[in-house]
Amino acid sequence: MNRSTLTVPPAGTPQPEPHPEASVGVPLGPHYARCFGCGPDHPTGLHLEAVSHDGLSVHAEFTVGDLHQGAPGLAHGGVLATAIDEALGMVVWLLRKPYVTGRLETDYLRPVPVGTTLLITTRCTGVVGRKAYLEAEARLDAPDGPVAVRGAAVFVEVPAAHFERHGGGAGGMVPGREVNP
Ligand SMILES: CCCCCCCCCC(=O)SCCNC(=O)CCNC(=O)[C@H](O)C(C)(C)COP(=O)(O)OP(=O)(O)OC[C@H]1O[C@@H](n2cnc3c(N)ncnc32)[C@H](O)[C@@H]1OP(=O)(O)O
Repeated sequence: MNRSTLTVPPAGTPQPEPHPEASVGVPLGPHYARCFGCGPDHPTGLHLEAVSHDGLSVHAEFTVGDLHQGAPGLAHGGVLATAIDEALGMVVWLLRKPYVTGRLETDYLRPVPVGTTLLITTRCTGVVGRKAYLEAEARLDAPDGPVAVRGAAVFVEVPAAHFERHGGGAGGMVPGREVNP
């Protein structure tokens, strides 16, 4: 993958410890029912479903439908980036602090046809101050299927007031707050 130095944790950054209240081994569920990435009530959203087995990584699935096309029969690259962004957001959600995407990098390696189920694995590679460093990989149709997209990101921790100030409500974006208000 072509990585900028911005999404690589500084040398010597230790692996973070999983939060004791991280959801492990159970479906993570949506953080907000109308979220474009994970919300079951979003009519044209991606409806990502995910689980974590270790509190620091997430396995998410997204089936590409007709509404997600760019070129005929193929997923739009921005939709794929959204799926990656959402699955990365699920990792920082496990850390039980409010974060937003600061920088998201994507490499598109293969076309993704409509009907494909993308298996997206995301993980945290380090936390330094307010910054969480994250990586993603999306494979076609099987855990050992060909890699279609790789991603890397920096998420930045924000105060709860960020969502109230800019969006009119914290909603499900703040761990510990009511989910799906
Ligand atoms: C279960 C599911 C959970 C949730 C799923 C969520 C869905 C996916 C997540 C999203 O899509 S969130 C929506 C998209 N993102 C945004 O709307 C963020 C918009 N940007 C901002 O609000 C601000 O620019 C931001 C909070 C990111 C940073 O502003 P601040 O003024 O708070 O931070 P500041 O500039 O002081 O930087 C703090 C640190 O972050 C670093 N930083 C900030 N922006 C960066 C950037 N873009 N790239 C890399 N690093 C960045 C910055 O260098 C600095 O590092 P140091 O501490 O080492 O000095």
